Amino acid sequence: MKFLVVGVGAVGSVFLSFLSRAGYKAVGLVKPGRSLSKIKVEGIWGEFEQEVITVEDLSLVEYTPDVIVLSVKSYDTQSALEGLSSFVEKGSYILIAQNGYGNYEKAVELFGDDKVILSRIIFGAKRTNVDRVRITVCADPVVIGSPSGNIKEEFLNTLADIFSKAGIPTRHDREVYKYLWEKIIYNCALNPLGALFELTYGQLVENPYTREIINGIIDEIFMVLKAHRIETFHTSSEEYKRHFYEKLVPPTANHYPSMLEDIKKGKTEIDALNGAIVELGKQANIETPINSVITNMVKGVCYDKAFGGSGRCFG
Ligand SMILES: NC(=O)C1=CN([C@@H]2O[C@H](COP(=O)(O)OP(=O)(O)OC[C@H]3O[C@@H](n4cnc5c(N)ncnc54)[C@H](OP(=O)(O)O)[C@@H]3O)[C@@H](O)[C@H]2O)C=CC1
Ligand SMILES: CC(C)(CO)C(=O)C(=O)O
Repeated sequence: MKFLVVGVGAVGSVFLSFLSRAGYKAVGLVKPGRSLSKIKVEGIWGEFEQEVITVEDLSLVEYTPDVIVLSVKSYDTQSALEGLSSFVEKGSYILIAQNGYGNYEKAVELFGDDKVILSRIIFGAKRTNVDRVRITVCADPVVIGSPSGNIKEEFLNTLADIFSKAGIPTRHDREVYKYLWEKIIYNCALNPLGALFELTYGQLVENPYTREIINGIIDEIFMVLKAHRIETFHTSSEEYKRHFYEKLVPPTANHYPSMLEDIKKGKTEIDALNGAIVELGKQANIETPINSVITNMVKGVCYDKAFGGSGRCFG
């Protein structure tokens, strides 16, 4: 199987380095001037240095990839997808390797649900240098699947097996969207607050005031999901909160959200997280005041940064 990784940042570096080490044809698409010849991997899945191939333009990819791993931030999804249609027309699948709501929808709108594989990634990867990535945590294997059922299960099982044998624990599950939504709720509850307060996930839930905000975020999300008939593995906000506090937060309690680094650069995926909840709420005439305030606070910090501010909420 042949791969193209679009976006060789933290997550993309993991896929490119592990697939290259396993001997698969894999090329990374990077922005101009950002080419790499090797990636140093550190962290919980071992340490190794892997030679990699990157290109700065899609025209330099000399084969049709079977799978294109899309691992850009959500705010770059649309522009990254637009260059991929010639590959998809020749048979490539797109694998959405991102957080948040809307990335899969954008890809399906462009290419159809028989060409887009969805994933839920809940390992943590941090770029410690342009050619170095540290895998910091893994709360569960990667889950991949086709929400529509329009991609052959045999292919998805083979792909999951390739990733697992390459060193990225992965399994196929048709319920992949439920897994992604469970993560979307988790990211909505933690990432913006962790970024605005510069606190870890564990500190946020120990603090009674931020914990109350977290509870309100989750309550609003479940009202919106119910209105849109979007299912998760939990039928109520209260049931999800028990799972969240008991199972999801502890393995990542010392984690700062990737959103913290983003807002210092004046960038954010908030529109694929709490902002998406606000938009879905508006479509269903549901008020989401807490998610709205959180979204505007993050955007306010990014706006400030864009105009010379500190990119920090508290100066
Ligand atoms: N990091 C993590 O631990 C986890 C991340 N995720 C999710 O995975 C996704 C990727 O995150 P992450 O890897 O951390 O993000 P990064 O910012 O580290 O990596 C994205 C990379 O893609 C590059 N890029 C953007 N647009 C293009 C393009 N059109 N062509 C080529 N390269 C491009 C970016 O360049 P530039 O920086 O110059 O814009 C950047 O180097 C996000 O949705 C994130 O939320 C999910 C689970 C864990
Ligand atoms: C905690 C972690 C790394 C797990 O995926 C996460 O959700 C994120 O920062 O995107």
